[in-house]
Amino acid sequence: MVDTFERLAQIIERRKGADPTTSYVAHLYCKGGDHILKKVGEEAFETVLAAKSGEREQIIHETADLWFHTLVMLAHSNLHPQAVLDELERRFGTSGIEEKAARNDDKSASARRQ
Ligand SMILES: N=c1c2ncn([C@@H]3O[C@H](COP(=O)(O)OP(=O)(O)OP(=O)(O)O)[C@@H](O)[C@H]3O)c2ncn1[C@@H]1O[C@H](COP(=O)(O)O)[C@@H](O)[C@H]1O
Repeated sequence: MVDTFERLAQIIERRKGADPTTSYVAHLYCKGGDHILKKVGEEAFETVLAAKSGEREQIIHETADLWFHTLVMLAHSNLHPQAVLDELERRFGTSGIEEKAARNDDKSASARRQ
């Protein structure tokens, strides 16, 4: 699974400076950061609609589009997907409920100091 991200990240990186008339990734880079973010937003919305529809093939297709455009967004931000995978690794064993409570405690302490 991780190997797929790695392969795709390498291809996406190599597309920097490629011909936008023959490469969709290069076309996205040429359109710029705002366009890439717009595509991520659109694909996220389409993924939500697919999940609501409950159609398996649609969910897989739209999630693949979302992950792909997210990888382009990371590359455009000069980030490798490994950084995100490392963050997910770091979170193993930490409940989301506990993490949120710790964040709220930090906010309260900071508000009291001000
Ligand atoms: N995984 C993908 C991938 N997933 C989705 N897409 C493209 O993403 C686009 C999303 O479709 P939309 O209908 O939302 O967008 P659109 O209207 O076609 O495009 P816009 O004008 O709105 O940007 C389609 O053109 C898909 O073909 C992808 N394009 C490329 N890849 C990978 O990237 C590699 C490099 O691609 P190129 O840069 O095109 O060589 C490919 O070999 C693939 O491995």
